Amino acid sequence: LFLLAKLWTNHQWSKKYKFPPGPKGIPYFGNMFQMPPFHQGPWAKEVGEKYGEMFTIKIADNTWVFLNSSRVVNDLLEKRSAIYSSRPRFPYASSILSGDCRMVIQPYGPQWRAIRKTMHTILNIKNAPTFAPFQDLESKHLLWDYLQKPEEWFKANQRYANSIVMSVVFGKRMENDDPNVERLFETSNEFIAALQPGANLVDTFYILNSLPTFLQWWRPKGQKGHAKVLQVYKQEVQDLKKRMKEGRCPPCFATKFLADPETPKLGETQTLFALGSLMEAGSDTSRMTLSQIIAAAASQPGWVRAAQKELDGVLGDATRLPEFSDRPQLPYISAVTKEGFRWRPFAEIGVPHMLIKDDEYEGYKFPAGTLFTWNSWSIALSEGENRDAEKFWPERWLDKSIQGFEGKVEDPLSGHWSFGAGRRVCTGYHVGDTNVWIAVARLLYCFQFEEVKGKSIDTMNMNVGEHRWAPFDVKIRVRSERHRALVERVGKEAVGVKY
Ligand code: HEM
Repeated sequence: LFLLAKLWTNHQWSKKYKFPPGPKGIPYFGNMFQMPPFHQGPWAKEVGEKYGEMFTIKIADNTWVFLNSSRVVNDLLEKRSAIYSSRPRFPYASSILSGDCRMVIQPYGPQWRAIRKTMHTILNIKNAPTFAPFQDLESKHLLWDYLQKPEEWFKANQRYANSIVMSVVFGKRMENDDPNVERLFETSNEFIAALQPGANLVDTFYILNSLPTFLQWWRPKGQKGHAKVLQVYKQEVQDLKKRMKEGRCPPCFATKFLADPETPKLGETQTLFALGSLMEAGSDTSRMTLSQIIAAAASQPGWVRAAQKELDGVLGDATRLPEFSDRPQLPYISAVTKEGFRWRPFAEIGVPHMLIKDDEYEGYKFPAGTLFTWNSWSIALSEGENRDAEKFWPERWLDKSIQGFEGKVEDPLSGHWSFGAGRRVCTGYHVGDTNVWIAVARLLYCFQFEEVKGKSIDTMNMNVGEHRWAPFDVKIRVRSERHRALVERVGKEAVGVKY
C-alpha cells in the first residue's frame, strides 16, 4: 500500500511539475550513487556540459536543480531572490548537529534575518576600519611565519585568518597549535562532511526521522558533535568573561553583543552559534583562498612577475610593505585577489538555495522545496564564461578585450559566483576580500613560490580544506636580503604585540 501510494503521488507530481532533464537515476535513491562523496565539481561540470544551462538530479527525497550558467543564476538566485533564498532543514546536519542555530543553513525566516542583521553590522564595508589594523598586524606576523618556518606555510595561513576574526570578535590574538582552534577546524570539517549530499541517510530519506528516537542510530553521533561544537564556542566565551573580569579584554564585538539587551532573547545556543558562525566562516575561507593563490603562483609563475613588477614600481626596494592605502595604485594585486576567488571555487557545487513558493521559468514548473544551486566549479571553468578558464590569469579582470569584463576590479562580487548569490550571498565578502588582498600583496612582495622538483601541483585536485598537513608541496624563499631585513623588522614587532 505504501509503495502504491508513493507511486501515485509521484505520478501526480510529475504531471503537475516539469524539471530540466538530467542523468537517469534508480528508483527511490535517484542519482545518489552517481555523485562522488567529495570533490564533486568535476562530476557536476561533466554533467552540466551534457545537459546545458540546467540539469536536475534526485537524491532520494531531495530534488536538486543545478544552474550551469551565469545567465540562469542571475535570473533565479539573484532576480528572484525573495523566493530562492531558503535552506532545507536537514534532520541531522541542521537540527541534531547544529541545534537549528547555524546561520549558514538556517531557513529563510525571522531567526535567520535577525542573525544576518547582526552579522552585517560587524562585517559590512563601513566597518572595514575595525578590521584593517588587525589585518595589518596579522599579515606582518604571517610574513614572519613564512620566513621562520616556510614548510609550515599552511599553518601560518590558518593562524592568520583565524586570528583576525578572533581579534575582532573576541579581542584576542591566536597562536599556532592552539588546541581550541584545532577543535574548531575539526568541528567545521565534521559539519562540512555532514552537508555533502547523501552523507547522512536521514537527511536523504526524511521518513527515517519519524522513527522513535531510540531507534535513530545516527542521533548519538550528532549529539556528540553538537556538544563538541558548543564546547568550542563556550570555551571562547568563558575565556572572554575571564579576561573582562581581569581588565585584559580590549573592546570587541562579543563584549558589545553579550551586553546588548536584545541578545538574551536569542537563547544561549543561538547566541553561542552567532559568535561561533563568525569564527567558523571567517577562518577557513580566507586560508583556503590563500592556499589556492600560492598554488597558482608556484605552478603558473608568469603572472607573478607582472604582480611583482607592479609592487616594486610602487614600493621601491624593500623599504616598506604595501599598505591598504596603496590599493588604488595596485590594481594588478586586486585582479590577483579576484582571480583567486574565481579560479578553483572551493564550494565546488555551490550551496543549495531552497525555493519557498512554486515557480515557473522558461517552460519549467518548479515546486516549493526544490533545491537550486549554482554549479560553481562548472561556471568558473567554462570556456563560455571565462577565456582560458583553467589558467590563473589576473589580466582577465583588467583588460576588457579578454572576456569583456566591465565591472570594477576592486569589487569582490562581480564576474564570478564564489561568494554565492542573492539574499544568501556571503555576509563576510568584504572581510574575505581585504584579508586576501593585504596578505597576497605582502607575500608576493617579499617571497618567491616555486614547485618542488618532481612534485608538480595538481591544481585541479587540491584538498585545500585539509588543515593538518600541506595540501601540496611548495618551495618558498625570500626575494632578497633587503626583503629579509624588512620582514625581520616588521614581523618581529608584530609577533611581540600582545593583548
Ligand atoms: C574569503 C573568502 C570567502 C568565500 C569564498 C566565502 C564564500 C561563501 C559562500 C559561497 C557562502 C554561501 C552563499 C550562498 O549560499 O549563496 C557564504 C556564506 C557565508 N559567509 Fe562567506 N566566504 C568567504 C569569507 C567569509 C568571511 C571572512 C566571513 C566572516 C567573517 C564569512 C561569513 C559568511 C556567513 C556568515 C555566511 C552565511 C550567509 C547566510 O547564510 O545568509 N565568509 N560564504
